[in-house]
Amino acid sequence: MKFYIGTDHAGFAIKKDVIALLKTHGCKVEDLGPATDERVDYPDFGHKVALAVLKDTGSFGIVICGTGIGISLAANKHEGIRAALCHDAYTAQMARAHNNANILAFGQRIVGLGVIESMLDAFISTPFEGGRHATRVDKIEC
Ligand SMILES: O=C[C@H](O)[C@H](O)[C@H](O)COP(=O)(O)O
Repeated sequence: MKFYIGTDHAGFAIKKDVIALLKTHGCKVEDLGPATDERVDYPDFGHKVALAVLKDTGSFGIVICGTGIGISLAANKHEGIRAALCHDAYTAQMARAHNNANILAFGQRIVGLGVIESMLDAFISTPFEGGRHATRVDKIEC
């Protein structure tokens, strides 16, 4: 799997650990910034990741800010992006199984590395179930 990752300053510190975890799963990772923990605006990086995922068919994204809220809101402005704000392994699993999420979002100020690891495991290993869920996912776009 290929992942694009972006954060704001409030998601920056955990990014290196997330990249390392993704690599242990054999995933390719492209870091879309920022390069330092200097204060930045989360929409800039939510949009960057969304555009990269849309351009690279079959790829996925990870977006992290303080809560995961703002950066996922920005990513979800793009048609074809389903950024799921997750808080645990179950929400990450369902985000893939039922919602066919192509971006995983979370908050560095909300979840610790253990929970993040379990969310990544779930997100990576869970396929979209399709069927009735595909009908509903299709209805998300308006
Ligand atoms: O949804 C927004 C995010 O949680 C941001 O990371 C947060 O608003 C940043 O706040 P501050 O500029 O106070 O670090």
